[in-house]
This record gives sequence, C-alpha cells and structure tokens, in this order.
Amino acid sequence: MDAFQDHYPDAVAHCFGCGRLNAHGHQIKTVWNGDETVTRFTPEPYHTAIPGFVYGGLVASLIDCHSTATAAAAMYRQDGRGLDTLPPFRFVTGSLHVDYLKPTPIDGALEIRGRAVEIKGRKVVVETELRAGGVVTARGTVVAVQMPADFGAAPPAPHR
Ligand SMILES: CCCCCCCCCCCCCC(=O)SCCNC(=O)CCNC(=O)[C@H](O)C(C)(C)COP(=O)(O)OP(=O)(O)OC[C@H]1O[C@@H](n2cnc3c(N)ncnc32)[C@H](O)[C@@H]1OP(=O)(O)O
Repeated sequence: MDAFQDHYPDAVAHCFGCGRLNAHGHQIKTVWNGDETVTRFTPEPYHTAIPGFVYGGLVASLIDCHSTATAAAAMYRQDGRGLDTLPPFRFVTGSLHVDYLKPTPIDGALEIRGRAVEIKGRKVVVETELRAGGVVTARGTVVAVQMPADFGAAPPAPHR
C-alpha cells in the first residue's frame, strides 16, 4: 500500500522527518488502519539518549511527522478525495506537545498510531501514541495547520 508521504509533491518532500527525497532523514511511511494511522520505525544505535534507550528528540520528530501526515490524510478522507487530487492538502506543525511516559527501548521497531480528533478550517488536531514492544512510552498532541501559500516566502534575514 502506498504511504501518505509517497504522495507529497517533490517541492515538499525534503522534510527531515518525512521527506522521501531527504537521503539523511527518517523517511517515515504512514498508512491508514481503520480510523487510525500507523507508522513503524526501527531506531538505529546512533539514535541513543542513554545506552539502550531512544533519544527524546527522535520520539518527538516521529510523533510530529506522523501527525502532520495524519492531518493531511484526514482532510482528504473528510473531503472524500484521493491523496493525489488537487488542490493538495499539506500541513505544517503549529504546535507539538509530547509527554514522555517511560524510557523508550532502542532495540526493536516502534509503532506510532494517531487519530485526528478535531478538524476545523485549516487546522487539524492529532493525538498520537508511540509504542515500543506494545507499551505506550510517549503520547503527543499536534496542532497541524494547512501550509499557507506564502510559507517560507520571506525568510528572516541571516544573523551576522
Ligand atoms: C520545513 C517545512 C516543510 C513543509 C512541508 C509540508 C509538507 C510536509 C509536511 C512536513 C511537516 C513536518 C513538520 C515540520 O517540521 S513543519 C516545520 C515546523 N513548522 C513551521 O515552521 C510552522 C511555522 N508557523 C507558521 O507557518 C504559522 O504560524 C502557521 C502556518 C502554523 C499558522 O499560521 P496561520 O496564520 O496560517 O494560521 P492562523 O493564525 O490562521 O490559524 C489557523 C488555526 O490554527 C491555530 N493555530 C495556529 N498556530 C497555532 C499554535 N502554535 N498552537 C495552537 N494553534 C495554532 C489557530 O488558533 C487557528 O485555529 P482556530 O483558532 O481557527 O481554531
């Protein structure tokens, strides 16, 4: 089955967390499972925080990009549209909240499951859980907002 990220247009497929065109990124892949979305990701030894456990930034990143993908897929589903149809729904993170409930073991696949709990205008709120060995080790809430047409049009001046 195609993942949501396989349908991101090239121009927005370079994200470190989810861009299929970023050779150095996580390249996560997310699919529907009923009303939930699922991503599976196996951490590498270099994703270590404390030996044996996953770096919290990776956990946040997985929850973040899983959730923005879920937001887009939920919007398409609400509209009864395929992921390839125009205009595209692309979401960026407005807010990311993560609760780290337990240390996340690094030896094995992680499962990230999410659900869109609110769709309002350009905003989708997604609740996501990350499991290791079937145990929920982190829980996140993401406010994803449809990317404005002028996103990145006026980057801040570089620091001197
Ligand atoms: C690197 C980027 C790549 C992009 C690729 C994209 C595709 C791949 C995806 C990859 C992504 C990977 C992930 C990444 O790394 S994405 C990169 C990290 N994120 C960003 O850089 C986003 C920067 N921020 C913005 O561009 C704007 O602030 C956005 C677009 C977020 C909102 O500004 P905008 O002026 O457009 O919105 P609005 O004011 O009309 O509000 C609309 C609604 O949203 C609600 N709201 C807004 N902000 C927040 C907040 N902080 N908390 C809670 N709620 C918030 C607001 O209350 C309202 O709701 P309601 O009051 O009506 O109920």
